[in-house]
Amino acid sequence: MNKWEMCKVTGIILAGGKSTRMGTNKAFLAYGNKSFIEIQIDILRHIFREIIISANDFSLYEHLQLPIVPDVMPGKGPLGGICAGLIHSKYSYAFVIACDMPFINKEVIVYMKELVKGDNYDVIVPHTVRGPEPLHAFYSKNCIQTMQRCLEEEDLRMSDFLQKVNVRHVNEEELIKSGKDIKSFINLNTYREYEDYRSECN
Ligand SMILES: Nc1nc2c(ncn2[C@@H]2O[C@H](COP(=O)(O)OP(=O)(O)OP(=O)(O)O)[C@@H](O)[C@H]2O)c(=O)[nH]1
Repeated sequence: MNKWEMCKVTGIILAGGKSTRMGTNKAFLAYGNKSFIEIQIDILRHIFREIIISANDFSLYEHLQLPIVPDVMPGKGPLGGICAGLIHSKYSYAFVIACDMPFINKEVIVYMKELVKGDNYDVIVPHTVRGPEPLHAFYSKNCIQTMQRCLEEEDLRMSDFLQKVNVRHVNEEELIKSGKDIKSFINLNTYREYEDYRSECN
């Protein structure tokens, strides 16, 4: 295992949403004999030394035996969860992933992690045809102040936040060229999307 294989970055799983469109907690949707969040933990464990769950209902996640961090300002959406996760992270960078991304792929994360080494960026975010994927991205603790300001000003859009910090964009083409599976960025919001996903995988 090389020294970056278990580098000093925290993995943050965002699981503090309402899952209104899905109608059931997305973190616990099943694929095979595991839930989405268990699939993610199994992968992140092999990359990061610390994993924390960003959520507000502790009782749902206690059995996973990982630290759970509540939002500093609840009800502000993913930006609030990321900010709280970063504040509690042991390390100066964190990889953030939404709990509704079951196609999580170790190679994609490790590729992006290599870009953290330069230490010049506040955020490292992939870009697909849908635009930036800020819920599958690396964040520096340098972001905390700007995030807090956005939260206080109710400026909660991730795209607005990204314009206020120093961002390294990782284009889809760059990932495809290096043979990475960009399915990693797909998230599932509705039961229909979940059903399609399951039938595709069978
Ligand atoms: N910690 C935290 N995470 C959140 C919050 N809102 C959303 N998330 C997480 O961010 C990711 C994307 O969430 P969304 O799909 O935008 O929102 P959602 O509330 O999960 O789902 P909908 O109610 O259908 O919009 C998911 O992993 C959510 O668990 C929040 O207020 N706090």
